[in-house]
Amino acid sequence: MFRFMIHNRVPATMKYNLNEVTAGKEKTSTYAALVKLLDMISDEKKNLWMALAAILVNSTLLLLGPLIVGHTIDNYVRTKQYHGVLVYAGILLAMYLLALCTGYFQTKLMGGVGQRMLYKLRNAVFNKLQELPVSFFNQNKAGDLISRVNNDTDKLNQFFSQSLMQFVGSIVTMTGAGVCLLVIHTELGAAALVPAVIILVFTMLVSPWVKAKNALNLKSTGGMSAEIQESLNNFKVIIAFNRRDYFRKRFDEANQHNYKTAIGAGLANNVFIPVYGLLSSLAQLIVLAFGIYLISKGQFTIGLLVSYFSYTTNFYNPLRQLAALWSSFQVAMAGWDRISQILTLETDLEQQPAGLQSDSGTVLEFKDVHFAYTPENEILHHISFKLEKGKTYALIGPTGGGKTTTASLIARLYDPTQGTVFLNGRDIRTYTAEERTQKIGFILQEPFLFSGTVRENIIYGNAQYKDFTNAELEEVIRKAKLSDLLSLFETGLDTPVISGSDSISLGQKQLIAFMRAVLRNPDVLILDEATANIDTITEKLLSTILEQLSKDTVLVIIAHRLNTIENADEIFFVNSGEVQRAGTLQHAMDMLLTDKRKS
Ligand SMILES: Nc1ncnc2c1ncn2[C@@H]1O[C@H](COP(=O)(O)OP(=O)(O)OP(=O)(O)O)[C@@H](O)[C@H]1O
Repeated sequence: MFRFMIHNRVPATMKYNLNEVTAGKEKTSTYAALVKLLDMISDEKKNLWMALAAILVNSTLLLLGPLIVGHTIDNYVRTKQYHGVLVYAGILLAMYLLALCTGYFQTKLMGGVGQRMLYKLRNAVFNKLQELPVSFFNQNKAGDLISRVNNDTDKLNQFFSQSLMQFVGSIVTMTGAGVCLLVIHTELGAAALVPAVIILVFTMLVSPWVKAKNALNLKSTGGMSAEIQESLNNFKVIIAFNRRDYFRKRFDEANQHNYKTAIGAGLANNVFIPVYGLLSSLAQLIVLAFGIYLISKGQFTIGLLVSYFSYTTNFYNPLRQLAALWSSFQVAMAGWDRISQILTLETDLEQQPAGLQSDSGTVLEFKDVHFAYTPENEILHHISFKLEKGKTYALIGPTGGGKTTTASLIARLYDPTQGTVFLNGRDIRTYTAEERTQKIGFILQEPFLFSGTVRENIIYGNAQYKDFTNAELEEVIRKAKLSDLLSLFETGLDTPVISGSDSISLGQKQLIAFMRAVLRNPDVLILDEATANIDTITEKLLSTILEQLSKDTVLVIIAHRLNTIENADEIFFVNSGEVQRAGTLQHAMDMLLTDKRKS
């Protein structure tokens, strides 16, 4: 009997492929991206304001310079009052020294802001990765993700620590110089600013192309990193099959693609500099010609023209600098797009506030469950079964039949596309991740261990023992009847483990994963081929330990070797997306044989 409560179905085959997301999704506007980014550094407001104040002082000092020079020429140089010239030269020197100090101050401040932002961004991306479900990692390559965490975040740091304030400073200086140009002589100012309008239009037209070129380059850097990661992970297979050439070729292709996209991005990033240079020279020519004409008409002084020339330089030099900064901004924005793709993803395995309930009284139940990794290929159809307290179940069946998939649904590594999995009568989706992992132990075919010691790997997932001394932990292990397993490790709890290496055998890794899972005293313990790499004597030891497990624990054993499931209370035959009761071991063997003959 099922009572309907609130049924929030989330799409089980959510799109997590970051490279596909990019293709389908509209690009974020630069403004929207910038607002989101500034939001990330909102707690740096004080530093940003101080840096901005320093920039304003700096730009004001730079803008006062030409006025003072013009004033000195017209009032002291032309009248040969050299005392006045010296005084103003001293004032100018003091101003430029002050500008140097404010410049240094803001660089230091922004360097700190950039590094803190990098730190926060990397944390945010990494934390997000921790929240995402297994499907996300199925659909993305680790190398590409590493590149996003390391490389793309650094592009943003470079922009923030090196370019942002130069960017603001350039805009402030430019605006001030532009105002001075127009105030001193409106027509001459307007003429001097015509090339700037052309630059603006050019920049607006070309920027999306520059950003796209940079995005392509970052993507191919991610692809190259994925390639390196894949061959490093599989180096033994590569050497064993002598496929070095194959991987060398694949890497060479990825490297070449990266080289080409880097050239494309470099060209795109440099397109602004010559155009800005040309147009700023044009502006100077206009000022010179028009200015001399005005002097000849008696409407302008030489001193004013010198000041005017300086202001034109003060307007166009920062503009030229902006060309380079604008490219670095486009790189940062392309990096930010790739980072925010991760940050905006949501897990489809969230805890549901309420769900269906079952009063079948079983520990675990599948009720008409369907599952598909991809929408076009359903792996499990109409699966219903119940697992009762204290019993041992075996899942057998041909390779690719769906055993691991069924076990993954029991542990809620995925949600069914249809139907419901119940744990102790409650929709499994209503448990928190902590509650669920406490109740369900899963020993994978290739267990995950991280670098450290046996002790550290056992405590991982058993945090209640983290402050125990070795002697206390050994006592806990003894009570759980696991001492015989621990004694198989030469230096016991202190035996070193190196993740991804062969410092200990696969069988030993499975033993550690086994101790880790059993110590949690789970309601359901799944062993996916967990004894495949263990010798027969240790396997006997394991089965004795399994017999001594808490009377309430449900054991789900996935095995190819039928002798490992002799003592199962019930055997399920999993094939072609169906889970059938196989009855006796003999019947299960017959089903396997018939299936083999058919195929
Ligand atoms: N992450 C995945 N993405 C897409 N398809 C998958 C994924 N994992 C498994 N499959 C597919 O699901 C089907 C069932 O695989 P599953 O691993 O559950 O079989 P199995 O019975 O455990 O096989 P084995 O005995 O070889 O471990 C297979 O066709 C497999 O290709």
